[in-house]
Amino acid sequence: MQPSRAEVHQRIARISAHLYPSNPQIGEGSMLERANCRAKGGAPGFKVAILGAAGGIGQPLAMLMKMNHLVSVLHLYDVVNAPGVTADISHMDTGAVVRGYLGQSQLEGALTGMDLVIIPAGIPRKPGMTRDDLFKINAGIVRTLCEGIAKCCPNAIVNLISNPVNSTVPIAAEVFKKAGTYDPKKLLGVTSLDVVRANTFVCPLYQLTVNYSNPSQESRLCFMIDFRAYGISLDTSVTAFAEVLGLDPREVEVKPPCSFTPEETEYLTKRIQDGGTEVVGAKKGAGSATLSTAYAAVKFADACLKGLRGDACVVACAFVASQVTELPFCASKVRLGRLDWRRPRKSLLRAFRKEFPSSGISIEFQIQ
Ligand SMILES: NC(=O)c1ccc[n+]([C@@H]2O[C@H](COP(=O)([O-])OP(=O)(O)OC[C@H]3O[C@@H](n4cnc5c(N)ncnc54)[C@H](O)[C@@H]3O)[C@@H](O)[C@H]2O)c1
Ligand SMILES: O=C(O)C[C@H](O)C(=O)O
Repeated sequence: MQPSRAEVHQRIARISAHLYPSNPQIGEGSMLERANCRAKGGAPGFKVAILGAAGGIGQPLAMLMKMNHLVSVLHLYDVVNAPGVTADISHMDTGAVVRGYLGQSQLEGALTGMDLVIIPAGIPRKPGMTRDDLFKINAGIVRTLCEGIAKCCPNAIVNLISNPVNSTVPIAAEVFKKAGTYDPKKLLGVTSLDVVRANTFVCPLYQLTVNYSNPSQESRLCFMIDFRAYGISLDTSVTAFAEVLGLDPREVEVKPPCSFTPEETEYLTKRIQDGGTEVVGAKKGAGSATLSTAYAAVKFADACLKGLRGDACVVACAFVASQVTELPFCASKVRLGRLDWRRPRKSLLRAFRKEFPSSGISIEFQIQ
């Protein structure tokens, strides 16, 4: 005789309780969800929400986050098609439990209890548009979503992708200030696409290879460059490639060390500054960079989760409240996580302090 559904649930719960006696990160959700997650080998991890998950960036981002072993619960929110994307992604045989949320009335459910919220919601550019042209619509979207974050997960780390990043981040900050939940160390504009582009365009000049195969793995070559350092718009973007080229010996494996001719500098500066427009033009009205953005955003989100986990000295670029310029916000290197090692290696610590004395704000996440 076939066991009833309730009996199946009970059996799964019994087996799962036996195999995994405690798993606090997966404390919510139905017994079946928890059991499913554990049966698939799900480890304790973080709860991540993607707002705008059905979009061009949102979908590949959701797929890649589902593959991230640091994620135990993945909430996918959008005003359209969230259930479809959720059903699709939930069939991937990786650990994270996926839940979908559709429309404003479900925003609260999507956000409650989240550790990290990634926001790619908003309209993208079409040919002939600047990022500033997106401001009016995207500012409103970001404002509403951040009001939800302030209410439902005020301690979450926020990774803001929606353009123009140099305006949406200050808007988010104002929303959080108004709600009394603003923590500048937890609000990060995502600029990692520039780093990814820099890696890609620099490599051929030096016959270098980058490990592209796994987005959660660090690239062997990782230039800490940020071309939104002076604002995201082209005319205010960084003017000299070499000036902002910081080489971290632990992340860059370049022998002999890089140096650029003036022609190479000009080529690289322009290529990276114009990278977004190159893709917008090639897509002929069908949007802006989505796949490379998702890849870059996942690398950054992964760095944030590692910081939350307590890893030491995770360094990335982001657009943040600035402590290193007179501007209120600016892109710079940020340290995500602890500075010290659990078992401190003094020479490494000294080298790290020397390398990053004032190169960026130090974001040391509070581990709750
Ligand atoms: N920071 C970066 O490096 C970077 C790179 C590329 C694109 N972007 C920006 O990211 C944004 C998204 O780009 P895309 O190509 O994914 O656009 P898209 O139009 O394909 O997707 C946007 C998604 O947001 C959703 N959305 C709209 N309003 C919403 C709301 N109120 N709540 C939740 N979801 C909402 C839409 O339904 C859609 O699914 C754009 O603003 C784009 O300029 C940033
Ligand atoms: O260029 C855009 O509009 C999207 C993004 O900022 C990019 O650099 O690709």
